[in-house]
Amino acid sequence: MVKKRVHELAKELDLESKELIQKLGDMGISVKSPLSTLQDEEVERVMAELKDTNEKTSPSQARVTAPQAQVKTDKPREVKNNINQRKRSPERPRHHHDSRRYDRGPGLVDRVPARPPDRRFQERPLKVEPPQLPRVQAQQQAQQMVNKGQPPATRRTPNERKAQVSPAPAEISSRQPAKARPEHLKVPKVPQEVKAVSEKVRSDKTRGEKKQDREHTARVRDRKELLHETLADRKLRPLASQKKKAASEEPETKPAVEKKPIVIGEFITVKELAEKMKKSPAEVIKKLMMLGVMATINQEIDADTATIVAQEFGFEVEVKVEQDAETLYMQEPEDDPADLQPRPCVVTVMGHVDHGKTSLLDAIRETNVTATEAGGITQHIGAYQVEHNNKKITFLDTPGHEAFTAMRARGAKVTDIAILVVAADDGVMPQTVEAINHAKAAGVPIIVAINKIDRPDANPERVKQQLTEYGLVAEEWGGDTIMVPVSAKTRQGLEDLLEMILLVAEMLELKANPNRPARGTVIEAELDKGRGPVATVLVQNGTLSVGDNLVAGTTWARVRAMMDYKGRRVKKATPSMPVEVLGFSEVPYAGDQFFVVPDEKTARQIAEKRASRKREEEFRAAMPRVSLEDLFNQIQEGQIKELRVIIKADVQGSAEALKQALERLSTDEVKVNIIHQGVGAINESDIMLASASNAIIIGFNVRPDVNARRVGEKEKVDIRLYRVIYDAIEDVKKAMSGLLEPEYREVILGRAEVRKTFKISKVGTIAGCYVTDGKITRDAGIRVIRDGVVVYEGRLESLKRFKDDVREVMQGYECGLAIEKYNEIKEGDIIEAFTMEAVKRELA
Ligand SMILES: Nc1nc2c(ncn2[C@@H]2O[C@H](COP(=O)(O)OP(=O)(O)OP(=O)(O)O)[C@@H](O)[C@H]2O)c(=O)[nH]1
Repeated sequence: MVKKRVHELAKELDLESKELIQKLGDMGISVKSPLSTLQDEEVERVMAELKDTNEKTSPSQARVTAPQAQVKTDKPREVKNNINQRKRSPERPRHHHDSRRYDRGPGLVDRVPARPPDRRFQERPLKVEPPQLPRVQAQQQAQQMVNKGQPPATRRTPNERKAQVSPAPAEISSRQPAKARPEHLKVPKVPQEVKAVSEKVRSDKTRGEKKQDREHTARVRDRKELLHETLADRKLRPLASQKKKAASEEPETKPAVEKKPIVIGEFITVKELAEKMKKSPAEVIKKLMMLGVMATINQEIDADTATIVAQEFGFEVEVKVEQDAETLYMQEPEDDPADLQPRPCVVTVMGHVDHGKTSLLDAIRETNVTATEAGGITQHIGAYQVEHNNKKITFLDTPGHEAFTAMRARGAKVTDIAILVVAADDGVMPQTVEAINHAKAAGVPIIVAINKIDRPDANPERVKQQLTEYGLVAEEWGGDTIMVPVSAKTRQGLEDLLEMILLVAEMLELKANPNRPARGTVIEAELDKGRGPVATVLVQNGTLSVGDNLVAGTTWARVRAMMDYKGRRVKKATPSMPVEVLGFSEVPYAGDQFFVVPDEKTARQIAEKRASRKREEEFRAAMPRVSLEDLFNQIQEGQIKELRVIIKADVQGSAEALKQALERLSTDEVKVNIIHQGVGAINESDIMLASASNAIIIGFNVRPDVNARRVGEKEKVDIRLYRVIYDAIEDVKKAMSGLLEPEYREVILGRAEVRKTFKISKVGTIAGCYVTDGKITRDAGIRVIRDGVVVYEGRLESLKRFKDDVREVMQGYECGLAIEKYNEIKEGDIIEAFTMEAVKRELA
């Protein structure tokens, strides 16, 4: 006799596979998954058991089953309620199922993404069904049934099951008022400008804020402890506590206003803090001094210090950290489990080229895309839904796992189940393995579709065998991977495949809250000549409506129109529904995640801010910065085919000579391209040019000015300074052949400006200088720079402050100096002090 699989028996008995598994467990029959087989006697036992149960409840059962035809069409909710009541029955030992479920070794359920083991069965009885009837009405009906004495139904008819299916989007929309948007779908209004969270929002602080609050409180506590230690040291603590005591003894003398919390930002000036507390700045400064903090009236103190001071004055403090609109709306709201409703699963088809992904999808949705595709290659991705057994399945037609992973790399997690298509005649191929790894990395359950079984050379067993090497072991071989033999051509096995998808989906218990602003992912997007930017998006949570404003990546949209996968206009898109959206400002990218915001202005602002941030990042990270030290590696890695150089020299002749010498260094591998040459100091515009064109700068007898140095450091531009042309050429040559091994690097210590010169006989010229930045040290190397050009390089003869010899002079001080063997120093010259620092050599 033929053995029966659990799901087949469940079907015969009009039970969900899960319910049957539960029942079997109660009877002590252990099964792994809906695909497990049952022995004949086990089947008989189940039948007998169910018969028993039916008989026990027969008198009233008859009443329930007889008018089923009526029940299923008219009052699905009543039946459902009964089922729920039955499930809630206390005599069902839940823990028993749990332990069995998890101790049983590998089974289908074990692949369900991690969730607390005891939640699944706990939650189920509490499951709130789609709002087929208003809740109150449903409760009344349930109550009526109880009053009538109808016992809970023990079995379900197919139509009762239907009652559990989530309502079609159209149904939902028809149930909602046509114009007025439900209150819960409205996004709370938030002032436009980037602003502190208003007091009103205080009550429903976001998690991030709460965390910040906690951290702030902890910091204040630490700081307080520290300060109090300081106070104790200074014997000031008694004073502070005495004051506090005095304050607590006569609270009524305090003005009522002190009880009101004061609101501050991350920083506040002493003056502002005083004003907020209606105290004089002197009092605040005094208090700060007592706490060991010296601050002037206009000085900013941080929130932690301000909190301590305010508390000393008896004020509560509330720190409001600026939170911009983007952060506010990007945060995914937490859903109340009661608001969650089942959603269709989202399926991605993957597999090796030509194994039949497109054909399979075609066969499933009964159209034929392959014929219209150039060369039969999948050229774009789409998404569509099919319905099987009254349940929807969303298919993403990706051209393979690359797109799937590209999306994942962008943070988009859209797929619930991966279908791995393997041609039965071809077997496991390189891209099959890649697809397996990509799906596994994403933690997505895999169902294998062994395709092309109509082919005479098809060998499904070989495919199963090959797949075991990659950890996919078929159910019938004792593993936990569902493998369905199919033929996209003859449509054989397609029903089974869909059945299995629904089975896995059922185990995943996919849910979403349709009653909140939508968020989801852009699946594909293009610029349509007639319609402008068009994007196919997948709604993953909430409901997207025409007229909604959304942000997707760096673009935004006011949803002008939406089309479902069949091209029909729709007004709303519910969870797991793919729709084409019109109204984008620009074409978004596939993988961009979108979220709805309250108005167009906010959408535009967030998108523009993101776009400018992205431009900045791109500008910085456009290319790896070229540098002589790393040049050889970059050439080797093929990152650089051309060494771009900017030359700045003291005279035109030197610049030209350097240019020609460097250009002659060009090889087949890398060409030296002088993109700019000029005379004079290296300035900011040279740096910007180098940064934008990924060039290095060679300075010959010139220096970068202060701005250029600062920007150069920020932009990480390699600036090389030489006083001998030969050295410059040698360095570039060595760098190109990987032989450049810098041993010393120049470190600029500081600069001084020559304000006055004195000629003293027998001593030479003394320069009266003012140190503008850093420091000048006695033993440093020095350069004399005139109009950005190095006129002399040498050492100091003497360095004095007034009449005393000193070792160094810091920024902001004056000094007198004389330079060894150089008396041509002039007013306005810049003296640069530098040292040579040894560069650590890294071991190869
Ligand atoms: N005999 C037979 N041929 C099939 C079956 N499924 C697909 N084919 C053929 O296999 C070839 C490749 O099918 P596609 O659906 O384009 O394969 P694909 O995996 O989508 O390929 P790419 O889009 O290039 O990645 C086509 O010529 C199909 O007609 C099948 O079940 N049986």
